[in-house]
Amino acid sequence: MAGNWKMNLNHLEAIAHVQKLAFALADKDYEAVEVAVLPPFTDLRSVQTLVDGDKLKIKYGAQDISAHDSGAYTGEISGAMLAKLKCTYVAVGHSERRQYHAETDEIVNAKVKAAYKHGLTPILCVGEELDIREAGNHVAHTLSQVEGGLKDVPAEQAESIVIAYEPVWAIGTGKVCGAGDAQEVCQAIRGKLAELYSQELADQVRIQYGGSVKSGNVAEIMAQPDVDGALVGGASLDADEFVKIARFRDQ
Ligand SMILES: O=C[C@H](O)COP(=O)(O)O
Repeated sequence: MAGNWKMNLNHLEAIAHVQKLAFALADKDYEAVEVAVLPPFTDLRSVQTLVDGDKLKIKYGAQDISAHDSGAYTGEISGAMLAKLKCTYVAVGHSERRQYHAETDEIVNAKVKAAYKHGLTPILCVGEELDIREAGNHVAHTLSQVEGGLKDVPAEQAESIVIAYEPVWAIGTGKVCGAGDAQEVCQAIRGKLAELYSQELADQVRIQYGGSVKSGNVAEIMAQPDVDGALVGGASLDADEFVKIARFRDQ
C-alpha cells in the first residue's frame, strides 16, 4: 500500500504523519502488508532520519526522478540523490506528470531506466483518460504505456517493477473504477508482462490500482486476483484513513 502525498505536507508535517502511521501500524499485523509513503522531495531527508532512527518498517520513496544523472537540469532530482536518501521506490510517469509536465512514454522509459541504474524500484504509473475509456480503448492504451515504459528494460530489472494502473478519470474525483473494471485492465497488464518477458515474471510483479481508493472500497478492489496493492492519493493524507486502508484485511 503506497501513499502518494503529491504536493502536500511539509517536512514537519511529514514527521508527525509518519510517526502516527508507524505507531498505528506497529503490531503483529503490520508486516502482512508492505506500507510505503511517497512524500515531496523536501520531506525525504526528514522521513529518512525518522525511519532510520526509529527503525521503522515503513518504506518511502519519491514521486519523480530525473532521467539524467547530474548536470545543468534546474529543478531536477537525480536517482543518485534519491538513492543517497535510501529511497526504496520512485513513482514514474504519474498521470499528473504526463499531463502537466508533458512526459511522454519515451521520457517515462528513460526515468524507469534511471531508477534501476540507481537501485531504486520504479512504480510505473499507467492509465487512460475518460475519452479513451468511453471509446473502449482503455486496455490498448494502458498496455501501450506499459510497453513504452519498459522498452529495452531487461527481465532481471523488470521482475522487480511495480505497475500502478490509475485510470485518470478516477484520480481525485471520487469516481471509483469498478472492481471488475480494474481487474480487467490489471489482468491485461499481467498478460502483457507475460508476453514481453515470461509468465513467471508476470506472476511475481506487483500491480497496484489507484484512483479514489478509500477504506470503504479497498477490500473489494484488493479482492481482485490481479490487484496486489493500491496507490493512494488523497486518502493517504489522513493517517487514520491510510492505516484503515493498509489494514483492509481486518474489514
Ligand atoms: O497516485 C495516486 C493516484 O493519483 C490516486 O489519487 P487519489 O487517491 O487522490 O484518487
